[in-house]
Amino acid sequence: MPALGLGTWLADPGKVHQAARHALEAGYLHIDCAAIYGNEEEVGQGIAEAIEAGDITRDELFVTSKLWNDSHKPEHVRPAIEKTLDDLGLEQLDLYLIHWPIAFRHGVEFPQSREDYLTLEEAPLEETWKAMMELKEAGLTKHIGVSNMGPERLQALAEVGEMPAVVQVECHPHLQQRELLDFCNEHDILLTAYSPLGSPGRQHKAGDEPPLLDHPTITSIADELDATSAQVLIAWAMARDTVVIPKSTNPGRIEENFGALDVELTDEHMAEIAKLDKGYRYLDGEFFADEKSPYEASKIWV
Ligand SMILES: NC(=O)C1=CN([C@@H]2O[C@H](COP(=O)(O)OP(=O)(O)OC[C@H]3O[C@@H](n4cnc5c(N)ncnc54)[C@H](OP(=O)(O)O)[C@@H]3O)[C@@H](O)[C@H]2O)C=CC1
Ligand SMILES: O=C1CO[C@H](CO)[C@@H](O)[C@@H]1O
Repeated sequence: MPALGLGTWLADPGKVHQAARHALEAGYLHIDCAAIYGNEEEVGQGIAEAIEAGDITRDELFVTSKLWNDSHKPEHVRPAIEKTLDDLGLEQLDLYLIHWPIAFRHGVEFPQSREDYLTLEEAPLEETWKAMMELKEAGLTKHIGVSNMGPERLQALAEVGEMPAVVQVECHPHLQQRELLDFCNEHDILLTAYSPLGSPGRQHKAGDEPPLLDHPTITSIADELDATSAQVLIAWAMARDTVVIPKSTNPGRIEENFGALDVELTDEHMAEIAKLDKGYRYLDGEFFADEKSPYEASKIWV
């Protein structure tokens, strides 16, 4: 799996087509998508044009997508991947993830009331996982994995079949995910780090915290290496052997982020950044764990 990919959340459909096209021209080999991002058709156009132009072949490219929370019932899993494949214009995904360990009634994008949710007893993750394994057997995706889950859930899924190949979670210097990363290393699972730049669009979640991109430890390492803060954050993720998927629709920043592949951090830099861990989430589960939800935010990532 290529260590650096392009994120596409909040990548406006009007911009993401060119962003995907530009990223593949610039050398990216990996795109992170999801049905809920509402832009897979446009990402697919960018991919098709890049292949057509000879910038990349389908075999060189790694495409991930995610099963949304309203399609956890086994009978909804295959139609969901088929819609994603159709939108992306692909015959097979490289990786398909269960997006959250949370289920909604079919057709609900974002719940408005308690009735829009299904509990984990009503839609057990293990049943969804068995349906994901069938997608792999049917050749609709090469690999399967999960997102927003921790060791307890990974282990429970392994017990009904195979261990997820990948777990995608929020991960950056303020949320270093050491326990999960140790578990992944022990079980041969790849960890993909989302919101690696501290999801600047969600800075309002951080109160008075300075943006991660402006943290003095990060900016001083960037100055020393003649790199940018974003490049240091991306290089840090890759130096830990995690996969990293910064989002941008800006051509200059897409290239800047790709330049992180040439940034090498020293052991001293890694030790300095290690001190920034504070278990801080920009995606705190508020989407699905408010007063109307049967889910508790603290139990999402177990
Ligand atoms: N599995 C899950 O539940 C989740 C998965 N994800 C995935 O991870 C990806 C990345 O996470 P995301 O939360 O989007 O946040 P990121 O940490 O990747 O930050 C993206 C933001 O940073 C800006 N940005 C990008 N590059 C730079 C740069 N070099 N300098 C300054 N600003 C920059 C972007 O703006 P601009 O576009 O204008 O450059 C955008 O506003 C998502 O797009 C999605 O694919 C994210 C959240 C949850
Ligand atoms: O990947 C993600 C970003 O978008 C979604 C909401 O629109 C989140 O739920 C999810 O974690």
